Amino acid sequence: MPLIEVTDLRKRYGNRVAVDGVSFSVERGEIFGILGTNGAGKTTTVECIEGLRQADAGELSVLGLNPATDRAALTRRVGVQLQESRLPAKLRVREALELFASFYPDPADVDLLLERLDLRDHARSYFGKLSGGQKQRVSIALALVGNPELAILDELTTGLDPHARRDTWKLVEAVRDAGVTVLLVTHFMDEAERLCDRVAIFDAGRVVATGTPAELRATAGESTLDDAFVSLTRSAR
Ligand SMILES: Nc1ncnc2c1ncn2[C@@H]1O[C@H](COP(=O)(O)OP(=O)(O)OP(=O)(O)O)[C@@H](O)[C@H]1O
Repeated sequence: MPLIEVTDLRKRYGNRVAVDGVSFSVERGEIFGILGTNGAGKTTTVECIEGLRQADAGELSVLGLNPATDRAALTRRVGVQLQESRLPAKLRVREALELFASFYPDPADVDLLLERLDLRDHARSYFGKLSGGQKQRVSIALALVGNPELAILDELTTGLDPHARRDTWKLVEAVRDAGVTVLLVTHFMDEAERLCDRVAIFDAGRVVATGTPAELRATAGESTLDDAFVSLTRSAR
């Protein structure tokens, strides 16, 4: 059984159709990428998967649970990368990690996580005083602190320099290799090509293509995922 199964998901905001019959599934142990044009419905879909939003119609199964009704059970097994602004400025990095660790039955080792995300020297720093890249790394650490079965990472490497991006990719691969399934929302084609086992491309509330990066390049007859993305989303308009 897939770890995430989305079937004909639909969501409107007033008259605006945000998600218009989206279906895809994510297998256990893969890094699955969600790519898409701006306003394509990616965030809305992911928020339904997280149980933060109610869909208007469609079926959703995440770890065998229904996010709309089993959110509490799901929250203990899913790690979500928060947007940086959602953490208080006066919280220190280690305090934030320890606080989040306390919410989970079997949390990760906070020191190990600080080490792996190169945050050890900032453990006592206030979150509000960190650079954009450091805040980003804290948000990734918080997504992993509960030892989740599924990690949902949104804009994983936005604001990171090229060294930090590569380190983060290696970390995500190590997380996947340890058995965690990763759902990754990204606008970066190089990131998707390097990291994702499979991706779904969203455009205007629909999934226009699903497959491995190589399959999508072949389907579009393009040599790069960037060109394949442009071609697949243009032809869907
Ligand atoms: N709370 C809301 N109220 C009204 N409309 C919304 C709301 N959230 C999103 N929308 C609209 O729904 C559509 C899909 O938005 P969504 O944020 O899911 O797209 P996205 O693919 O994540 O976009 P982006 O890549 O630009 O972040 C857009 O047209 C957006 O303007």
